[in-house]
Amino acid sequence: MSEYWNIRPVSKERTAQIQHRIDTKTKPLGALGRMEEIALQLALIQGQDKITITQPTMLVFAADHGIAQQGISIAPSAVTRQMVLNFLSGGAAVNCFCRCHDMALQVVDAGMLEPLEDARLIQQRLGAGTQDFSVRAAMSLQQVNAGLKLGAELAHKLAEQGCNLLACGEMGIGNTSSASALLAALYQLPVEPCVGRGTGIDDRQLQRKIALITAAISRLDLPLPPQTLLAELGGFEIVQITGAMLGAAEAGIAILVDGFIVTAAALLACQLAPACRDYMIFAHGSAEAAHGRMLNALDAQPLLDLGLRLGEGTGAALALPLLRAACCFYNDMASFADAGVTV
Ligand SMILES: O=C(O)c1ccc[n+]([C@@H]2O[C@H](COP(=O)([O-])O)[C@@H](O)[C@H]2O)c1
Ligand SMILES: Cc1cc2nc[nH]c2cc1C
Repeated sequence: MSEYWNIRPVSKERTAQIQHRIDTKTKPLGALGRMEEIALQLALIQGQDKITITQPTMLVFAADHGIAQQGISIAPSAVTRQMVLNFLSGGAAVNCFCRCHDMALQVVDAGMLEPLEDARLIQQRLGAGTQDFSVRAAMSLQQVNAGLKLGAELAHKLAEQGCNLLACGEMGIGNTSSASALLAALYQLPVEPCVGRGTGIDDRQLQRKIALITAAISRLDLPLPPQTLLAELGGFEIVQITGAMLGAAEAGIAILVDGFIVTAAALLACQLAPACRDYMIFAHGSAEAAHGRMLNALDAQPLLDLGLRLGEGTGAALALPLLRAACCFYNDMASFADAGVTV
């Protein structure tokens, strides 16, 4: 299926030239640390003399999860819809950070329990919430393929409109269970270290969450292909985020990856098309326990470590100024020759 995604690996041909430009700026070698890595990655992705962030966009995908009926979150599924209304009226954390950092925000119904009539909401419903994956497949392969396509089409549309940085966020009560299950199943890891407290569940709920994910994984004959893992254990928002990342990479634009759930989608996107990894910048390390394992699997070092565990895309929105600053120094900072500085 990876050949289905038309993703060009980012050419590394100009690496030495770009690194030389960074190294000859008025600073000790390497002194801008991780900012230098971001500039190099953006310069390789964009392939232009000047690097820019244009029309950065946050897509928040919302969906409901059958597993949420099992009491593995602090909140009921009804909160997914309530928070979507909050996003639409501009009152959630991700709205504040996007406004603060001049980032466009769009909300997608990827499959909440009930439809919501609102012209501002992008309607891409794959169903009315997933099935409870502890007892049966969360969705069908047809739903997975439809969701990947819808996510990818949205990313292509944004890129055509001039967006060159896509961030994805999510809202879905129960979706840390899905993300943990995907991590454990993909790498055939013991379940317990892949599971955390999500919205902040207590010890009893955590044990239940571990047992339910263990039951789900014991239904499966691993290893399984990524689409099948998504069908068995995924969520409608996770599937569409995976598709959106693949679409962004096809369009050749940078992807800013948020926390635990979005990183699970990133893992699946890289399984479906490894070249997708070249386009990904990791915004932050989530306080959700197993996020570090996902980041290690992707060989990724996140930019921020703020103890966030909210999702919505908040970490990605917070990291955007660092990307803009990387463009500024790469484009505008004087070289030793320009400034007559001799070291
Ligand atoms: O992105 C993260 O790192 C993250 C970590 C913990 C929780 N969340 C958010 O919390 C919700 C899922 O938590 P839970 O406990 O319901 O599985 C979902 O709406 C996510 O946006 C998000
Ligand atoms: C209130 C609330 C807000 C959220 N935002 C993302 N996930 C969330 C989960 C809850 C419970």
